[in-house]
Amino acid sequence: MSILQCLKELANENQIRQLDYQFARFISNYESEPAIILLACLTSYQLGKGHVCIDLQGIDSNALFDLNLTRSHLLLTEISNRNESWPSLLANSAVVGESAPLQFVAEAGKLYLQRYWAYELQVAQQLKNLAKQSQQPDLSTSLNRLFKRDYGFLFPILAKEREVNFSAQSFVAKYLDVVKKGRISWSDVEQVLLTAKNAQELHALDSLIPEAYCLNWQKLSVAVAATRHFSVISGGPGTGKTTTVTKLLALLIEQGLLAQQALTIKLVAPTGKAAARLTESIAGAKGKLDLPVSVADLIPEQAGTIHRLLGVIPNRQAFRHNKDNPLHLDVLVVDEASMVDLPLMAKLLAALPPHARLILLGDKDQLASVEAGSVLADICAYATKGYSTGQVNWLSSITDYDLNQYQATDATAIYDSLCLLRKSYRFDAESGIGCLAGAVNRGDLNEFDSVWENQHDDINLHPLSTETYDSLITMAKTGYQDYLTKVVVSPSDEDAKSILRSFNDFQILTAIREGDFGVEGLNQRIEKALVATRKIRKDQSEWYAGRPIMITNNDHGLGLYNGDIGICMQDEDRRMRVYFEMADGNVQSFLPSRLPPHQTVFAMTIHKSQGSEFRHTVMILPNRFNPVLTRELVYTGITRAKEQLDIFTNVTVMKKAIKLRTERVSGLMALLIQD
Ligand SMILES: Nc1ncnc2c1ncn2[C@@H]1O[C@H](COP(=O)(O)OP(=O)(O)OP(=O)(O)O)[C@@H](O)[C@H]1O
Repeated sequence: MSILQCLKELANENQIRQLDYQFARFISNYESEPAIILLACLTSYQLGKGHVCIDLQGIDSNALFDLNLTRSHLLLTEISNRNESWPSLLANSAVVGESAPLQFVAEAGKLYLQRYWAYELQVAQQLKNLAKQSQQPDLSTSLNRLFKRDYGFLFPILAKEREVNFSAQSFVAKYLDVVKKGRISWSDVEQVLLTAKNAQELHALDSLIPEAYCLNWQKLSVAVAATRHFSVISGGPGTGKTTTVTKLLALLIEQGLLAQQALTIKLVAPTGKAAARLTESIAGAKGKLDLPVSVADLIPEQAGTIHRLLGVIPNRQAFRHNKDNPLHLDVLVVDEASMVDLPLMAKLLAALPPHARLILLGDKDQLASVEAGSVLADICAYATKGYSTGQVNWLSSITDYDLNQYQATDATAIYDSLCLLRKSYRFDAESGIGCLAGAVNRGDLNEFDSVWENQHDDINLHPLSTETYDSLITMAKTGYQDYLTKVVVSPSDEDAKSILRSFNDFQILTAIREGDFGVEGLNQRIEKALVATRKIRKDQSEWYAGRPIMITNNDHGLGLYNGDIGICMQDEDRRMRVYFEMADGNVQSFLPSRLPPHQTVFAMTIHKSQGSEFRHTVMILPNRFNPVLTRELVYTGITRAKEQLDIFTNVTVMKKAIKLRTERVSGLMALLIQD
């Protein structure tokens, strides 16, 4: 059998995608060497799994295409010269080389599709160039004003916390970011904290705990991002990414006003849902901060999707804005950057005008993008490495912080552009969700066990069995009750928003699609249970009042994007329509027949939940191990929960997942620090 026949057989058995086989077939028109045809197919197959390229050294001959040993070896028998190394086979190939129309590039031991190689090179080049553009102005006055101690905010928290088990040290460590504990007179601090009758009296802490004993990573992030043309602010849930970027924008606007320069600032996210959440959270952060009205008014609140910003051209991969037609903006903030894949990042960077600043926000530990690449994680590989001596000296001079231990001798401009927010303001030390997320993120199974031993109120672990399946369905019925009781005929925009927000209160997440514990099985069971208890009224039609659906394909014309959630309700003419909150915060409804591909969403996959948060999250992991189960998946699922988390799982399976990290093959990390 020829190599192509073997690959066709694999495609027919669904071991590889038809696309992978067709690509190999296409390459065979230009290259007859079976080894190269096999590598072509493998590159396409790995791209489908999110890898930007294949690592030639890392090819496992015992498990090509994840096949078993026998079948994998059988494939290799089709390659006559298999004793030659992959690189030497590639060296003489007619389809390998850097310039188009050649299909592949072999570089640094990796094999790329030419297009992906070009994307990676361009992203690395542009990020390095942007990172190198920096100034070091004296920002100390502005920073001190933006980050002055807010005793008015602190006093009510103190009044509550000092009622039970109060520890002055933990309190100031948390709220005043104290890092040099040894130098503080704790008896005096305790005296102030225990006896203060109002916020004013807390000012005694100014001299007892000077700034030099503290380290506020949010302040440091603003300093870094305000002075560079590229920066990343990464942090877990509730670490203050939105709060920090709002202060950063205030500072940039203030500087712009001083220079009589009006800044055009754009806020974007990869999905409509994430953009809507950014719109909401920026407005919330602005409301909480004490900013001059002249500055606050200039901070935009409307976020949009990256696709809309770039300008989609129907039926084309290219966007309206590109290198030759750059975007009209001075500052671009991209939220949920972990969801941005390599091709989209390349197109966004290409369309950025040369003078613009780019600020990426996101959680580097979350699942990588659905499509190829792990751009944010690759950049953030350097986030804990430290800063250059110049950067440390300058940051210390404007913040008073002692940053000597954060000095890295090999630091490049990329290191100096990264900021990691390390403290969650949403979850305190007693919160189970925060502790569990931390244990999973560190892959520490002992810590994972002790989180459960500590019996936190906000997390519950349920075994996965037929009996617990029923309690899961009951939990869903109760969880979805609230929004269902609000469903009305002809909802006003406010009604629709309130119903959509109530729907966001509770969500079932699962790791897989098929089977009883997959999205499809769960959706059917929950729908049935809601019909049986008359929470929904459903006839033969799949459309009923209260049906929640999720869009699964972008429709730029309608402004609906993969991941957007809508609720079906009757309009004034008793026709079913599906109501959505759009990226700009407005409500729009559509006839079901007009919608792009969608599915019922009483349960959704953890992948689809990225960019969303729910008050009460229920996460289900399957009974048997499955390759989709990784640390990033479990961490992403856990961190969707804001207040309550129930996990249905087999603990052995969950622990195995926590030990498995997603490693996407790419060359970006190395390119970012190359001169
Ligand atoms: N320095 C701080 N001191 C006290 N509270 C803070 C601080 N920074 C942020 N918060 C509060 O913590 C909460 C989370 O902040 P924010 O929304 O900025 O975080 P985030 O990282 O953007 O969250 P998400 O995980 O939702 O993306 C908000 O209620 C915010 O007001």
